[in-house]
Amino acid sequence: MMEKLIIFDTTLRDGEQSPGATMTGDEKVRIAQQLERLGVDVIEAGFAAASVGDFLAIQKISSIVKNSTVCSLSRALERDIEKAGTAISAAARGRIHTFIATSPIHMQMKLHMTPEQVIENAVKAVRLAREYTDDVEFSAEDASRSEPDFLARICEAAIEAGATTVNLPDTVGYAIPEQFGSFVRDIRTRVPNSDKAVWSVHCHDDLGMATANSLAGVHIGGARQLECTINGLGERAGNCPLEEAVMAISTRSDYFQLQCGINTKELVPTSKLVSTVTGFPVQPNKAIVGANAFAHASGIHQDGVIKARQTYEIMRAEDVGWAKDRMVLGKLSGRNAFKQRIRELGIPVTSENEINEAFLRFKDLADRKSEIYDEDIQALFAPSGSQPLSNYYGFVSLDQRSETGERPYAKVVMTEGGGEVTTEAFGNGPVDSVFKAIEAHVKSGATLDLYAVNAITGTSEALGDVVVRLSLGGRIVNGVATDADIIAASAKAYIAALNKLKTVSPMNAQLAEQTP
Ligand SMILES: CC(=O)SCCNC(=O)CCNC(=O)[C@H](O)C(C)(C)COP(=O)(O)OP(=O)(O)OC[C@H]1O[C@@H](n2cnc3c(N)ncnc32)[C@H](O)[C@@H]1OP(=O)(O)O
Ligand SMILES: CC(C)C(=O)C(=O)O
Ligand SMILES: [Mg+2]
Repeated sequence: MMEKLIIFDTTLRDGEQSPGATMTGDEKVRIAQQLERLGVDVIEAGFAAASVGDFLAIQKISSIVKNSTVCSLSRALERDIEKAGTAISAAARGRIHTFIATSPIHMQMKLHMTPEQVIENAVKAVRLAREYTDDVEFSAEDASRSEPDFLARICEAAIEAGATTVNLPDTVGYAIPEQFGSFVRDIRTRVPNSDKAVWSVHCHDDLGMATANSLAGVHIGGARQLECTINGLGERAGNCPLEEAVMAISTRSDYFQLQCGINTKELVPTSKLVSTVTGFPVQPNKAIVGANAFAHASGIHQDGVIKARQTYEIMRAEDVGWAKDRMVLGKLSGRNAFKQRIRELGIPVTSENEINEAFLRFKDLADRKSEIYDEDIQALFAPSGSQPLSNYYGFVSLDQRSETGERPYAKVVMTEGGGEVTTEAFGNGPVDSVFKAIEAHVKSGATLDLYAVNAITGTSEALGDVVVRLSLGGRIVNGVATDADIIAASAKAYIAALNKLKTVSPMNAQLAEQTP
């Protein structure tokens, strides 16, 4: 029996620290349910003291998720820990993750604390956290730039105070794999009570070494918890991607001699869900979950794969959740193909009845629309509280004209709450004219923060995947749409973002009531 590696997912906390990846409470709940299906051991659901919205999302996730531990981050401060403890109180298994920086740079220049004060705060924080739960994680922020003697002292004190997991983050992605592995091993060896806690690593990707560093922390350092995020989302350049770490551990189990309880077939669906919710496209050559990760384009490779797949494949596409044969969904599709796509998209369905009802809506839509995209399927399952408003605006058709020397013009026909409106405008470019036409009618007042186009396949007939990020009154939303016509995809993505801005979900309504 191989030793277990605990998978701690922080997509909903560190992942959300990625600029522009803010998620609504409902979106966080949906991702948490998918993470539970994926089989992660710990879901870091947020930072309870950061906002009322984050507090409520952690509370809701705690009450829904049963098979994963639900965790909240907190500074080493009484008020943060109280909020974290309250937010996780309903969880079947709840964890408080408290942290304080231990490097000279952070202690002197950010915290303005002496090392002794930092130890004192860490110990107080862990003790207080233990009053709420027996499962307390202590992180020494910026551990990889900390002085080893001091780091060992604070880890020992945290364990003595009741920490059950001790995490050594490479907060700024400064580490080098072999050095980091030895560093983790060295700290563990120096701490006399090290066997009383699980050791953990949390690596950032600033130098592109987050996965390598995490795996070295595990293999050389002896860490038995690995902190990671879906698609490597996270602060700055991101965190160690869960899918890479998990597949390295399982594909090279001969080397690592470890097992993690991840249902790898859920990796692609989870990646797609996170990408759709955040509007961060996955690059085609991304390991495991990129569209090309299992594609063979060159003759010698294709020949090899036809003769024996293992010539060029070290993993099977279907083992990480790619469909063997990808189906195009339309009005002639049956229930099985529909169900498979639901699974691939990571849509949480609870009963056969729910699928049957959605299938009827799907057939109805397919009668009106020649191609059904993943977003259409996802929209069929939008939470009932948000359903009416999430479809408030709809795209009908577009007339866009651009000619050298002329100002681009767009006429957009769209639906609004059931009725149809036609709106038009000139703009500085084709896409700008479309957005201006939509805004000429909607007058949302939103700011366009990001516009990105990603070609899904490699030809000039490629489907364009467009992401539009809008912000309004502190809310940031992403609209994503796909179409063979990138101008139409842009209009649809803009409208999808407007719908999100308009959506008032039950949780967001509660949030609005509680926000002064
Ligand atoms: C490495 C990481 O990923 S750490 C997690 C980072 N994530 C986030 O910061 C997201 C959520 N954060 C927030 O919403 C806000 O920063 C809050 C609510 C936590 C705090 O907001 P504010 O009270 O306005 O403080 P602000 O963010 O400006 O500054 C942070 C303060 O916390 C202090 N602090 C930072 N880390 C810690 C810690 N671990 N323990 C105790 N105090 C800390 C800083 O020294 C600073 O104190 P000061 O105000 O006395 O100078
Ligand atoms: C809060 C800690 C674990 C963190 O995210 C980091 O140090 O990167
Ligand atoms: Mg981090």
